[in-house]
Amino acid sequence: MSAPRIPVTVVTGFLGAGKTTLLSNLIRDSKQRRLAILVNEFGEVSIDGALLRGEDGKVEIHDLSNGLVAYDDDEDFLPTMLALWQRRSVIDHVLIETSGLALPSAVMERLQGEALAPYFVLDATLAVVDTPLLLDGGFGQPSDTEQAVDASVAELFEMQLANADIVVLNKIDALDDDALLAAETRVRALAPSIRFIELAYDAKLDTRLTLGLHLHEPANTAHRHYGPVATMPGLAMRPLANQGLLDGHSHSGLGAHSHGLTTHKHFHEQDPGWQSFMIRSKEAQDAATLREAVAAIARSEPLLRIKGFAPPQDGAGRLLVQGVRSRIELSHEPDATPAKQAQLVFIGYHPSRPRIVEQLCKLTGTVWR
Ligand SMILES: Nc1nc2c(ncn2[C@@H]2O[C@H](COP(=O)(O)OP(=O)(O)OP(=O)(O)O)[C@@H](O)[C@H]2O)c(=O)[nH]1
Repeated sequence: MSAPRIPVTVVTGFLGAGKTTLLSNLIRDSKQRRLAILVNEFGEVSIDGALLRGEDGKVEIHDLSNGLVAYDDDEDFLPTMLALWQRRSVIDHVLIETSGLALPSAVMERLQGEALAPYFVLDATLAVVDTPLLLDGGFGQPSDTEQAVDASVAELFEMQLANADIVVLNKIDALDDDALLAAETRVRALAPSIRFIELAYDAKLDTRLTLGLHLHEPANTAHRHYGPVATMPGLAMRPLANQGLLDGHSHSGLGAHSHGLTTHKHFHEQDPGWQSFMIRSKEAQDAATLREAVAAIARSEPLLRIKGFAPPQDGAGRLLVQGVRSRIELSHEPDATPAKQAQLVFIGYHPSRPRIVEQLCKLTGTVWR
């Protein structure tokens, strides 16, 4: 008898939606599953891989350097997956985090192709949504930036949703039920074929709602998608924890289905305006000064995402910088692997690298290049 195929969950979502945070929490909550995680970032250095690696030694993390995982020119994806299959006796489940600027359809197509289909089976595709941003009027930049960016970002976001089985409403900690219902309505309007909407309080999902769903297996028409929802921490008291409410669509006919895969040859592949670059400094940084500097840059440049590490001037470990649009968070992680140098990744639409370097040098009083 041939060995069972390894289930694969694809986690997609726009830049900064919370994919890595959700995965970190999943790793912590699913200790009984031996996970392999492929992390794909639009940038030359994997910040997310480093963050996930901090979680647990039992999980293996693979950084895929190509920001477009499984796209035509990604030469790493196939060998990485086949190597995982060779070690199938120690892997229960594979998770793939796509970069925020990629579509999951490329991975989904490759998994269904003849090279991988005998060994792997798509379990489900999750699209993680920055819910406050969705409610803010969508995925456009503030009004003073170009309309083209608005349209481009909105299009990518909608295509990520359209390819997903499950939409995860994330960053909902401060939202009331009316806001959640409004978000659900908006998601359903954008992606009417979505099967499930799930809520992630504090970027946490129950593993029973996330892994082992078998959504793409033909035999599973009478699927067992949800566990005992009422016992889930954090969800039981909320009106929307009633999956019947969330799940306005029929559950019947959940056999293998075609996703009607949309083309993934677009967005920054065709639009070189989308850029990602790393800026480094060998000097230790004062936390408050660096935060202010990055916040000022985020206000003045067309950036969607800033993340990275820096050695702290005071204390051990590293400073972690997390910026989504103009919201910048900086935390000191004293117990993390120390940062040898400061490395910040900037992702945006026509951002000026020289201007950002100049600002960083001026505002932090340290040398960046
Ligand atoms: N308030 C709040 N913040 C969150 C939540 N989930 C993630 N964040 C924050 O959002 C920022 C981005 O989170 P990530 O998990 O790195 O997002 P990502 O989707 O992996 O980002 P990219 O891979 O760069 O596209 C971080 O500062 C997180 O701490 C949440 O549920 N609530």
